[in-house]
Amino acid sequence: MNAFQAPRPGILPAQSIETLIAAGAITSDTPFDHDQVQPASLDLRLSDQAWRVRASFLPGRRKVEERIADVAMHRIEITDAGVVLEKGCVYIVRLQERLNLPKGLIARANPKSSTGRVDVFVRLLTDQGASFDDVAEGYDGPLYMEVAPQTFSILVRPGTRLNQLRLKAGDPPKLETRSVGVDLQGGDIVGFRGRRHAGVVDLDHIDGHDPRDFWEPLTLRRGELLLDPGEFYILASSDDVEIPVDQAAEMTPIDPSVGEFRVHYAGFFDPGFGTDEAHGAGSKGVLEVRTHDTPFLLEHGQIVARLVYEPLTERPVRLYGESGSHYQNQGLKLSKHFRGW
Ligand SMILES: Nc1ccn([C@H]2C[C@H](O)[C@@H](COP(=O)(O)OP(=O)(O)OP(=O)(O)O)O2)c(=O)n1
Repeated sequence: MNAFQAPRPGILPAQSIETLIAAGAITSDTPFDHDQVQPASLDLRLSDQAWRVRASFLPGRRKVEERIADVAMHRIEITDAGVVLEKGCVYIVRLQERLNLPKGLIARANPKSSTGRVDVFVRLLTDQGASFDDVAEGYDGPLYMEVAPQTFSILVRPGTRLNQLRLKAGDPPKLETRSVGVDLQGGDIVGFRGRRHAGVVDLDHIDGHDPRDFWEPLTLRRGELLLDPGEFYILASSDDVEIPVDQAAEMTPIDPSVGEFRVHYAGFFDPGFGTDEAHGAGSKGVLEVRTHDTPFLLEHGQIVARLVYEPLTERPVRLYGESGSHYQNQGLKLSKHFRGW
């Protein structure tokens, strides 16, 4: 495929991603999983090739594997039995998918919501890529991911999905920006703090972990929460979040100059999330929050992030929540790896 024609500038819906796969613009080492194409994104899967590296890097004018040779400490084979990626360490993993992007399309990756909720920092790398997570128009090459677990060590296998790719045609307008405040009055438990020295989170084991082994519940008396530097918190948005069926949104951190705290992971909100049409009315957004240098007193309703809405090129054939989704209708919700509290 040489050039991609879209009805209007925007993020590509599932059916266009399937067209790209059929045309060979997106290929993979192994057949695609039946649920890999999401309403407006493609989940990316780990291959069996990984490296423990000394430090994070951008490839500059070189290929990622050439740079890995400079920083690799150890080559790791990810086996079907699973490999533990340790917290506090940095890894590079080659992904199974590969791109040959036609003209008129760029792509951008971000962590899956489940990855952010277990505090695993991930970023996409491309050969000669000038920045993390962005894929340039016409990119023809492999994809890699930097993985840096922060709070918990994780168990992964070939095929584990930690991030997702959105494809974008043209230069779509930003339709709207909404502030997202934090809910500190929602119920007896207003949030969770990650336990230090907890066990390993098996990222392929849905509902497979007792949340009490990994999280401390937060109960508050005055609608205030003191964030401890270096600790990781899961909180919920004060308002419901609703994404129209022909739009998607990205959650971005607010300007750090208004506070020391920040939402830690750029999150992607699918078309239909929180809508009546997809049986999701009343869904909250989940916020992963940290403060870095100083303790910070967070108040109920305080703005911690913004949601930036963008159009899709057309309505997707399926909406978030119509099948196999874990976070439609959510309130305060840990990642899908944990059973209910
Ligand atoms: N900070 C964030 C980011 C996302 N979401 C919600 C909106 C998304 O539409 C939904 C699912 O996001 P992902 O597809 O990234 O999540 P997963 O792939 O991990 O979950 P699922 O298995 O449900 O697709 O989670 C959220 O509540 N808070």
